[in-house]
Amino acid sequence: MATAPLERLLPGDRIPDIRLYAEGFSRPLHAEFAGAPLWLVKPSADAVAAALPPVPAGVKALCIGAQVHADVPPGWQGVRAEPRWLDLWDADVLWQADTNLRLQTSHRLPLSTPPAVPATGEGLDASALVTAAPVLQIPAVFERELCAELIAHLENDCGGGEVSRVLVLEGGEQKLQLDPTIKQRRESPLRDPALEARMHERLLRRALPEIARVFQFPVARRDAFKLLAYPDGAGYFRAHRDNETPDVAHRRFALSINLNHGDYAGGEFRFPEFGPHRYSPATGSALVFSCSLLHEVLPVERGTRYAMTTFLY
Ligand SMILES: O=C(O)CCC(=O)C(=O)O
Ligand SMILES: [Fe+2]
Repeated sequence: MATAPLERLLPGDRIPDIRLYAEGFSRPLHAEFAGAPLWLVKPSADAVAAALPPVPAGVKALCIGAQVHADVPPGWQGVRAEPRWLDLWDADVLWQADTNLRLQTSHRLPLSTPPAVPATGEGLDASALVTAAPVLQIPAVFERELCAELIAHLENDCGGGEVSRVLVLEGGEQKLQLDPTIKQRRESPLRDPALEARMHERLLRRALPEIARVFQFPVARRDAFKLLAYPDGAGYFRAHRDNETPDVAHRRFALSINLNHGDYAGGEFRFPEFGPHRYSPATGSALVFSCSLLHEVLPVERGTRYAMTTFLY
């Protein structure tokens, strides 16, 4: 089904994605600004940009234009974008969008008092809000004994794994680099084919039928299994999507299994586009979600979180 042309945005519409630019900055709107309430203004003049209202804590605020408005109050970020997208917005209006970048309300500038920050989905539906993320939890995909064997395998046979790296594009070339602003953890592929075959069999009989039923998606392949360790003080994965770079664009669903729930504190999943809920499945249970969803693993504060992950397509 083709997407309807968006001549004007209405409350409930998700803001179409666009690349935003500023000095030393070039990022897609959806990659950079989802997951927090968004305020957006297209000022008709620099004077309007300079007099924008204060930005409440936790809100991201974009001042858009054909040129970057450099003189903006603290909290506002001046960016430029392509004209066709800029044409969607009336000038001198404060647009408010929720954490999933759905438009909620607008206020004409100047304002005598700054507006409140509506909750995710507020103003779009009068009924009680359900803000849980569209994730699937499948209990007991791995038995507890298998989980314990996987932890021992990572620590004993895989040397504890390697410090996780992230792929970056540098001058058109892809490189793996350490980047503690994005993630910190240890990880390893499996080094025991028999163990891997048991894991694969558990997915086939317990996870894939449920994924086919709930998401109507017939999984044909998966990436290699990865064992993960998030130690306290040095274990987290900041908000990201799993299919953003060309090398991982084929991924459809992420599957993660906690191996030692209860032995650590923190380390929960969050899906900030959908609200503040935290997800921490029991040992052996799987969490399955679309790779297009923004998600993060919160810092581990005590103990070590062990997990197994793969991507399905
Ligand atoms: O820690 C996990 O279970 C998976 C973390 C994650 O989001 C990823 O590896 O892409
Ligand atoms: Fe991820």
